[in-house]
Amino acid sequence: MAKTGSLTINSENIFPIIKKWLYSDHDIFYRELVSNGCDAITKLKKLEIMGEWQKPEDLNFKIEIITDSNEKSITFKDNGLGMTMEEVDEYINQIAFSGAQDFLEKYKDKANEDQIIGHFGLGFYSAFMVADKVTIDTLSYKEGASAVHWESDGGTEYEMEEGDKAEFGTTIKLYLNEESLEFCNEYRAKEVLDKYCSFMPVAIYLSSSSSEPQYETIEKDELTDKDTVIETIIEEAKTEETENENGEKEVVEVSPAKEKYKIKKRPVPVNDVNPLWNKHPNECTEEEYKSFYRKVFNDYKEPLFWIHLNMDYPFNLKGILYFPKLNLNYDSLEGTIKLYNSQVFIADNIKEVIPEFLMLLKGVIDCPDLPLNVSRSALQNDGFVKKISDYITKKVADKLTGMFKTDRENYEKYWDDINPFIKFGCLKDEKFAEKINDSLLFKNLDGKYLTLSDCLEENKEKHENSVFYISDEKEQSQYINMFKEAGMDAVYLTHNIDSPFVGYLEQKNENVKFLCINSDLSDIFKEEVKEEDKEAMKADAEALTELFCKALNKEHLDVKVEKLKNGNVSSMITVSEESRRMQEMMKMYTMPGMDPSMFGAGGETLVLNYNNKLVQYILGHKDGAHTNAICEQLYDLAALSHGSLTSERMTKFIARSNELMLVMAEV
Ligand SMILES: Nc1ncnc2c1ncn2[C@@H]1O[C@H](COP(=O)(O)OP(=O)(O)OP(=O)(O)O)[C@@H](O)[C@H]1O
Repeated sequence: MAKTGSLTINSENIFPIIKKWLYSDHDIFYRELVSNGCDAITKLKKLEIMGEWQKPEDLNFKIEIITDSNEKSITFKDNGLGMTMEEVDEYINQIAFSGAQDFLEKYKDKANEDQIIGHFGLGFYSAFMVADKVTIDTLSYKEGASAVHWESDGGTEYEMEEGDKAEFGTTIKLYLNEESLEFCNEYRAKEVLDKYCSFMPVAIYLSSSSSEPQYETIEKDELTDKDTVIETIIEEAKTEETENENGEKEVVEVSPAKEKYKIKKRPVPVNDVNPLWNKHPNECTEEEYKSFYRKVFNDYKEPLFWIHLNMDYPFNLKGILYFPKLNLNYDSLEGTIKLYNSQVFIADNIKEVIPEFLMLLKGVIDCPDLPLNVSRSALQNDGFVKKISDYITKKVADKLTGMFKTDRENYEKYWDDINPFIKFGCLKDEKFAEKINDSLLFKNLDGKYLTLSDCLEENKEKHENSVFYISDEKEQSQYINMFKEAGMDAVYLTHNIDSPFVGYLEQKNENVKFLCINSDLSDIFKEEVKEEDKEAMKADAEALTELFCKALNKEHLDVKVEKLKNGNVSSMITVSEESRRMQEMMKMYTMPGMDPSMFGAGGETLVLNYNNKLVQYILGHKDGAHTNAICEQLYDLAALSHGSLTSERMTKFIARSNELMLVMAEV
C-alpha cells in the first residue's frame, strides 16, 4: 500500500532561496550523495566489526555512479546498510527535509555575505537543485527487511511503497531538470567527482549507459572470476629460420603459442581510497610524495620539500604541505591548500583555518573534527580553529628551523625559492617570526648565505651595525662593482616583499641600520682630502653646482663633490635611504600605470668625482663651447647607471650623444 505525504516545506519560498543560494555550486549534490553512500558503507563496516553483521565473502563495498544522457538521469548506487520503510520515513521524510528547512531558516538572510563553509548540512536535499524527480530504492541489511521505493516530484510531495530491490543498499536516481543536463555528461561527471570525491574512503566507479563498451586484453593467468571474457585469442608460436651447426637451415620456435583473453574493461575507481596523508610518514617514499603532488596539483615542477602533518591529539589532523618551486618571473605567489573533512573535499584556501601566509604553499589538510556546518565568521572566532591554525604554523616553523640546523646545505639551496614565503610569514605572524628569526638568511655579493649576526660580524670593522643591501641588481650594478672593487659586502634583498621586510628587520633589531647600496658613498671609496685643499675644493664644488644647475635648467640640485679613488667614475646619483623608502611606499600605494616619479625624485644627490678628468675639464672650461653638453651628459649618465631616464631626457640624451660623437669625429 503506497504511503503518500507532504513534506512540510513551502515550496514557494524555499526553492528560490535554495537555487539562489547554491547557484554557483550546483555540482555539490554529487558530493552530498556520494558521501551519504560512503557513510552508509562505513556504518555497515562498523556493524561488521561489532559482530552484528556478517559480510558475504565475495562482497566488495563500492559506490557506482551511472550517467545516462538519453534518459537525462544520474544513478547513485551503494551497497551500504540501506534503509527500512520506517527509516526512510524518519531520515528522508522528516530529517532530510526538515533539516533542509531548518538550514534555510537559519541562513536565508545570510546567503551572500556569510557563506557557510562547503554548504555542509544540505545533504540529500541538494538533489533537488538539479533534479525534477528523485527516486530512492533501498533495502536494509537487516534480516527480513522489505525493499522500499520512494519518489518525489519537485521535492515537496512524496510517495513511498514497497519496492523490489533485491540486494541490500541504496540506489538514488535523479531525473535532471533542463538547466542541469550538463551533469549527466560523463566527462562533466568525472570533473565534479575529481573535485569533490578524489579521496573518499570507498571505491567510486563511474560509467555511462550510453558509452560504447570498452575492452582490454589480458594474459591467460591474469583472468579472475570477476572478468567477463568476450573472446579467447590464440597467439601462434613465433618461429625463426636459423642455420644449425651443420650449415643446414632450421626453423626454431622463439616464443610458444599463447592464449590470451579479450575481456570487458575492468572498472577503475575514480578515487584513491587511501590518500597518502593517511599513511604514516615513515612509510611514505619520496616518489610517493612527488607523484601525489603531481596528481593533486597538476604541477610538473618538483616540489622542493614537504611536511607531513600527523596529529591525533588533542585534535585529529593529517595533511601534507609542499613548498613549491617558484618561478618568480611568471608565477604569482599563490598556492592552494585543499581542505578535507574525513576525505571529503570542502574547499580551497579557507583562510579561517589556514594561516594566510601558508596559502603560498600547496597542500592538503584533512581535519575530521572541524565544525564545518557553521558560518565563516563563526569559524573565525572559534578557539578550536585557532588552535588548528597555530599547530600548522608551528609545524611549518619547526620544519624550517630543523632544516636550518641539521641540513643547512639544502636549506641554503632552497633559500631563493622559500624566502618570500618565510618573509611573508614573518610579517604576518608574530609567533612564526619569533621561531624563524635565527634561521633567516641573507645572500651576499659572493653568493654566500649568512645569518644577520654573521653578516654584522663580518662587516664589523668596515661598517659596524649597518648592512648594505641591493634592491635592484640591474639598476645598482655600478655600485655593486664599486663595492666589489673596494672589498665591501652587501646582501641581495631584491624581492617585492623585501621592501616591507627591511622595515620589519629594523624594527626587530633596533640598533641595526639597513642601507641601500646606492644610498650614500662610504668613506672607503673616497680619498682623504688634505686640510690645505679643502678650501679650494669647496669653492670648486660651489662652481660645479652652479654650472650644473644652469646646464640642466634646474633651480636646485643637490651636488656633492668627492675625491673618489677610482678616477674613471665621473658622476653618480645617490638616493637617501629615507626618501628611497618613501618612494617604495608610494609605489605600493599608487595605482598601476601611475608614474611613481610624480612624487618627486626627492633625496637624490649628484655626486661628481673631483678626481675625474671630465669634471676637472668642466672646472677649467666653465664657458667652453661643450661644457653645457658635458654637464648634461654626465647627469644623464649618472641617472642611467642609477636607474632610468624619463622618456624626454632619454630622447635628448641620444641626440646629444650623437652630437658629441660628431665633435669627436671632427666633421
Ligand atoms: N545512501 C544512503 N544510505 C543509507 N542511508 C542514507 C543514505 N542517504 C541518506 N541516508 C539517511 O538519510 C539521512 C539524511 O541524509 P542527509 O544527507 O540529508 O543528511 P546527513 O547525511 O545526515 O547530514 P549531512 O547534512 O552531513 O549530509 C542520513 O543521515 C542517513 O541516515
